[in-house]
Amino acid sequence: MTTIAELHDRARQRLVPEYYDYFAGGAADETALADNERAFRRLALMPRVLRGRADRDISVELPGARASMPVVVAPTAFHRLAHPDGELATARAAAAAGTVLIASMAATVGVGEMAAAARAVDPGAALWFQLYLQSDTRVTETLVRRATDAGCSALVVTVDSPVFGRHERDRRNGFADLPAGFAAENMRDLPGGRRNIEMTPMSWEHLDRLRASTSLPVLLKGILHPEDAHLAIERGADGIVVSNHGGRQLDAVPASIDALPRIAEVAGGRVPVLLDGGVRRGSDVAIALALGAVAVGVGRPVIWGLAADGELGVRQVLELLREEFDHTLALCGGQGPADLTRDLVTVRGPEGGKW
Ligand SMILES: Cc1cc2nc3c(=O)[nH]c(=O)nc-3n(C[C@H](O)[C@H](O)[C@H](O)COP(=O)(O)O)c2cc1C
Ligand SMILES: CCCCCCC(=O)C(=O)O
Repeated sequence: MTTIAELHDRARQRLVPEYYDYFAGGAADETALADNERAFRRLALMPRVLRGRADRDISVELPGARASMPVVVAPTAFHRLAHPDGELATARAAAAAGTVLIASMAATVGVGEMAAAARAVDPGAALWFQLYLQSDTRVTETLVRRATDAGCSALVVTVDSPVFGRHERDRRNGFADLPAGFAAENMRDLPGGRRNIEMTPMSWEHLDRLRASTSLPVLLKGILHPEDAHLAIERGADGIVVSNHGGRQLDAVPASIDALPRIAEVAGGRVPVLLDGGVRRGSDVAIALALGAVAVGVGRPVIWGLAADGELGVRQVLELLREEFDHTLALCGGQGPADLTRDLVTVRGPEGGKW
């Protein structure tokens, strides 16, 4: 397999059709889902010449972790529907790649087991834990404790989901819950006996409470409005993930990459800004970095790798992105991520674009 698109094709052939639709689908008309990838194709890089170096270093410093490349694994649910090894395979592959795995609260393997699998590959493997704040604060606290005990080095609070998105493929397929034999393992034995993940409206005050209850860095995932980026930084967030949830929440939103420049401007280097949504090529990673991201997350590509070939498939996805990104950097005359600056990005077409 030489591209993520080929791994996607293989995954499509291997997956149960209802599960494929769950992973591949977006909300409503899937406009944002499609636009996430299309928006990268509307942009182009303006390489610099006669200044490249052969000794490139593509590693990046992130909250609580150093990653070997500016690509991390975005949190996605239910990996055991893609492959029997599920999140264990994903955790091993991310550790082998030397990058951060953001463990989903809705994982079908508990965060402790994921951490153990990752650390068997690399004792220094970095995991972050993704969290939907729960209205019962005891549940949230228990989940944070489990993530902390597992050695997670940051929390990623998903803030774009006051309600679940309209996943119309799932409605058509009657896919409403995990099938028998699978469970959201982080949700076992919680105070109040709750087993299901609640998506419910939360406020900045809930976030303040979380911040006060943990010493881990807290990043907010799902920010698109520059004013929310401003508020997040004011309220002490340690990082922002610009994301439209892979087009799975509100469909009438911009592509993540189109929202990035204004948020990066607001952040002004005070906190790291990450981006996810539509990243399929190393050149997409380079464009996102040039527009102000310190790293990107990949969601579906990891699932395609997992479904195609388990741990090896995920490794392949991460190594393809590493190789393609490094190649793009070389062709742009860069030595490291910091050489990817905003002036290198233009809008396709004869006029070019002004950012
Ligand atoms: C099948 C699937 C499950 C997801 N589950 C979660 C989740 O549990 N928590 C979360 O914050 N985001 C979740 N996301 C969103 C991803 O973290 C990420 O924002 C998105 O996948 C990025 O877009 P991409 O798939 O184009 O890379 C999920 C996305 C997909 C496709
Ligand atoms: C109520 C189940 C929550 C699973 C969340 C997974 C998710 O975020 C997604 O986009 O799917």
